[in-house]
Amino acid sequence: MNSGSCDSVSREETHLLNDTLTSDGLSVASAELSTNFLAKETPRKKDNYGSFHGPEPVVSYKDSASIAWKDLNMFVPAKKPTSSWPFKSSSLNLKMVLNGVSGFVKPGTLTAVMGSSGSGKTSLMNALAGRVQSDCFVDGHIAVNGRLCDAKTRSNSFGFVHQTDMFFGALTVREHLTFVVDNFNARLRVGRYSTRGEILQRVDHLLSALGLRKCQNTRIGIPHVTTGISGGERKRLAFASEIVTDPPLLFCDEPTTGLDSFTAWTVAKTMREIVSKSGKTIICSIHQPSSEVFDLFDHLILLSEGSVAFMGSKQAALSFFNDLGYRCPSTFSPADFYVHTLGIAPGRENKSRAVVRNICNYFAISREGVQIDQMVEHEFALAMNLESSSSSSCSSSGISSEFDCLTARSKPNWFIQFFVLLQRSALDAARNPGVNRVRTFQKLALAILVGLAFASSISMTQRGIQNITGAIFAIVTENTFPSLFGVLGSVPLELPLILREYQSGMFNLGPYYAAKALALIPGFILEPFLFTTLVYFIMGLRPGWYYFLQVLGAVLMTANAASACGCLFGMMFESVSVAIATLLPFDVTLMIFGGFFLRLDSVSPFLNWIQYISWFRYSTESLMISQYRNFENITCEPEIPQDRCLRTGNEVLNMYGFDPEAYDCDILILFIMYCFFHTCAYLALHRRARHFAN
Ligand SMILES: Nc1ncnc2c1ncn2[C@@H]1O[C@H](COP(=O)(O)OP(=O)(O)OP(=O)(O)O)[C@@H](O)[C@H]1O
Repeated sequence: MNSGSCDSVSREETHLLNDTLTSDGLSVASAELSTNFLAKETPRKKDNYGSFHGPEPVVSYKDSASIAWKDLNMFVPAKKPTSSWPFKSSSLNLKMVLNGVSGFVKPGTLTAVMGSSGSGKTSLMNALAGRVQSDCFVDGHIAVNGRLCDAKTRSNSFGFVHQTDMFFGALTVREHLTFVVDNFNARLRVGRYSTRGEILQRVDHLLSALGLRKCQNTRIGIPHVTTGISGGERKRLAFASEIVTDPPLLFCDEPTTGLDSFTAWTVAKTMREIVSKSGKTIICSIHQPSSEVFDLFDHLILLSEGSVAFMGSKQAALSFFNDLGYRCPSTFSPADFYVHTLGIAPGRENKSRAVVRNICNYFAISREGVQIDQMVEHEFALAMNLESSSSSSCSSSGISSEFDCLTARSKPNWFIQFFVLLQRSALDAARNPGVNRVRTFQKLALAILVGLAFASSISMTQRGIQNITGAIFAIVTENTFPSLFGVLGSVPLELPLILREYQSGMFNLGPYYAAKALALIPGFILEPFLFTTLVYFIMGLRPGWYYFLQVLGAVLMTANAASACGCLFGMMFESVSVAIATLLPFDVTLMIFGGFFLRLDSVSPFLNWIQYISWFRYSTESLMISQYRNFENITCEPEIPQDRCLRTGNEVLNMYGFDPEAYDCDILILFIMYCFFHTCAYLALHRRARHFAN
């Protein structure tokens, strides 16, 4: 019997466990309850190392997990390849950043990973959490709760608080947490919280538990760009976002870096409380902890040059270094002392490396080192046993019952994910500087200015033809470039957060992209509508609602096709500046082939095809048709030779090489372009996501 799988833990039982969430928002009792509950299924014993094992130890803890890793190597590209398409270069030059490390972390412990900068702390945590970039290679074995566990299951099941926190700055703290809970709910086949009230209650619990209630309605903000919550509150919000899913194991990458000593202590205290109350396992890399912060940790992993220099309890660490002759001076904090001792001093690299090698070698044969090796061997012997007996790895039988369902069996509900993501995208788009009140005001002011500039010169005369064409050019460009660059400027900034969320299994790319594209539409209806309406009537373009609506329809399609093109370039490039540098020549070429500057039927066949991929052409043609099609009696001024006069609108269209009957076709092609750009953008996003993670 595989009592850890979804098959054996019924939904009612899972809900029973979930319902034990305590009022402070953390699953204080659920660890005990789940262990008791599972113990009924499979009798369990504690082994010499304090880990639970039994005759059939495939049952996982719901709220806590042990993790063991063996001979873990990690290689990174020695020279980072140029990652922006199309300049990607391949490099086989690899650098080893983790050097055959092995280790074991017990469930329900708070472990500090320490070492000097570049010692491999983040690399180790990324490798354990299954969040390694696609250009890095990890080799070795990882077992969770005595079962081999693949990277995808680990990344979907474990929480990871990143060194640099990222949020949608336009959302408030409460809105962000509601999104996370909603999203988590959407990922389960049957939501954990069945009513809106339960979801809001969960958010309330988290806000209270992490001391975020006083800033719950404050926008999170973007550091150095917009004001928002403080650094400590951001860190606590990052915790809240991760523990909302009750992960059995949480990785925190330098959560206290950049915080003052008191805030750093409150963050560390929060971790301590999570471990003590809910029995979670937390592995946390940390730089220069104060003595108070250091005291909160149970265990230490010391790294240097990608190797383990020590692993064990804090007390054992002191005597280990003492035995080796490295005595911590009474004026030194032990944490600082370890990092100093294991650091590679500039100018004395060889000597420092010899010291580190010596310490690492000594650790391997020390009592702590041997004990860790035994635990690792034990975990893997167990895992191998299970592998051969029941082909049970944690990807098939789960780290915890709920995560089983999440990662192995449940198909996320596309529409629920879509609606949850749409809410967030819509909120962000509505509050984004790209479509905010300032932008709208700017647009109105510009419309009045452009409208007045053309107001007295629009007429159906020979001279008026040039002015009407100029007005159409102004309308097309003013609805193209802001749409294009507005989106282009925001997508690369948002993408790292999206890719991080995607990598952690929060959602699929399909619902995300559909929600993103849909959320953009209202902004690209409102702005062109305001601009076009004002300009049309101030300029006094062709009278009649029919012609106005034709112009409006064409402008709306143009703005949305341009925004879709902005999405494509934003998804293709990591940096805004590279995206802009690539887009500009592309855009100018399309504009030249738009029909304003060139008679399109006079272009050489070699370049003629460009007009067919230029949305400027379709946009210009449709607007010109709206103004000139079937217009009779264009006035011919006396000073202009009669034989050079254009008498009808169709003659004007003919002069520019436009087809008077092509309006519907132009709109259809603009729509196809909109779909085409979005499809390509979605594929580009997929490619980026593949590059981002294994
Ligand atoms: N994706 C990568 N590409 C190239 N080099 C990498 C990559 N990831 C890590 N490295 C290199 O691996 C080494 C270890 O990096 P890691 O980030 O794990 O160190 P760290 O101990 O967390 O450092 P810090 O405390 O400064 O964050 C460093 O020399 C780093 O430059």
